Amino acid sequence: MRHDQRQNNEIRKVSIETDYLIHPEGSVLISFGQTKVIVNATIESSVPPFLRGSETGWVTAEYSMLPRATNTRNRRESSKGKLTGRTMEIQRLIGRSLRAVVDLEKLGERSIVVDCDVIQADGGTRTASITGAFVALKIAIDKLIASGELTGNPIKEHLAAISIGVLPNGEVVTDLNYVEDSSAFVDMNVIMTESGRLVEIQGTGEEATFTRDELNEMLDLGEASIKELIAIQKKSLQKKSIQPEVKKNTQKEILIATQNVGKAKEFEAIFKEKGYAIKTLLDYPDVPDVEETGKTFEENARLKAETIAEVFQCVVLADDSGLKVDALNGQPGVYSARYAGERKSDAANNAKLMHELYGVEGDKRSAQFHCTLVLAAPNQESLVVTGEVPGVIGTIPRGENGFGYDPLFFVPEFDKTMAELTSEEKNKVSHRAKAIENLAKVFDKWMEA
Ligand SMILES: O=c1nc[nH]c2c1ncn2[C@H]1C[C@H](O)[C@@H](COP(=O)(O)OP(=O)(O)OP(=O)(O)O)O1
Ligand SMILES: [Mg+2]
Repeated sequence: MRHDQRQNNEIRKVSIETDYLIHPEGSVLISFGQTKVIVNATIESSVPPFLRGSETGWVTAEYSMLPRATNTRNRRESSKGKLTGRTMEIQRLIGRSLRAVVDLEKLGERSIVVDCDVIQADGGTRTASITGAFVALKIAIDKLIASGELTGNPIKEHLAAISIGVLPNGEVVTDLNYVEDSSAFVDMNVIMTESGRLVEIQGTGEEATFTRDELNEMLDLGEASIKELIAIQKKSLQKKSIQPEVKKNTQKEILIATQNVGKAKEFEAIFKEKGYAIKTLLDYPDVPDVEETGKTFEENARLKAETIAEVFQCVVLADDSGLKVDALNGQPGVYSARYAGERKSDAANNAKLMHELYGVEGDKRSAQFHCTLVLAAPNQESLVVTGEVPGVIGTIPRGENGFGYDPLFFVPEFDKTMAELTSEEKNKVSHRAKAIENLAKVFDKWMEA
């Protein structure tokens, strides 16, 4: 156990706040425990003399520490009139690290200057700077892409850095804070890309030496920590991609955690009537699929809503729905989407349903479409509502509208299948419409809570 109760392989709490300052093209505040660095990326239209006319860009970095970033005040380098060797070495390391993952030709003839200013130092300031610098750089470059100034993406892959050390007791540990760093026998900085390629390793013994085995152990630990850091970088960038819209209009826009095109269209139409715009996961293709491991509609809807609310740090609605057939004891139920196998095909699911109901006749083919909606937000108890619509399973598919089991779901009230109804008709009577009506009754109160 380490003096701050961490495991040997446990990094400190790392947070990355994007858009920290308003002026720079890319700005983040990154914290590794008590180490805090403000990183700002600036886009400039010129390049250093040796690149002029080459149609190649440049990425460079500057590093500095505020006087009271440390325990006792250290004089500003500006008042000393020159940079220390340590500062020079660190800022060149940051620049080299960033250039390792940027295609400078794709960047075009422009420079990006990344300023890393340590406001509080508790060990690992250069590795925190590099990890934050990548995010600030990516935000700046994403702006160039969004504005059409860049057509290709010059960023080749993610990059992060971590410090690893050997403590006096012989333990190999990750992410040393200042106390550990000052007593460590070996101190190593590892800078690595997402694909596991090394950019730089700085490893030194201090009044001590280390073995090849210890070196390998340090690199393994470094690689694992860097994977965690890259996941945190990605999360901070994802949050960023939705926040502006959600913040702009909290009351009037809602994110729905679905990748189903049919559902997305229905939600869009129904919410439009109520004056809301929607976004779905189809707008965020980089967000990984949430595995539906639950045994009930509610469990799965919760999983989808709560996971995505955590990722985006905003209000999220999720739908888990399906077909419950009485003659099949409520099957396929929560397994409706993968009834005919993991490949998820509406046609295969419908074929399997017809096969399973072969020989079952008339009223015995009764069924319900079920929808459970879960509304979730960070640090708030989720809201759960449901809606159902009764019907009868047909013997041949009919109709072109809708999705999923609609062509086989006969709605007695209309004497048509769901797929024969217009979308306006379906959106008045469907299980989803009913669940949304139930949601509307409790929505405002929950939003204010
Ligand atoms: O109005 C509907 N009309 C016809 N079929 C329907 C309907 N509503 C749900 N269903 C069926 C389709 C799918 O096979 C399953 C939902 O599974 P479910 O996991 O909730 O959705 P999904 O995986 O397609 O998308 P996602 O989880 O990203 O929301 O039930
Ligand atoms: Mg699903």
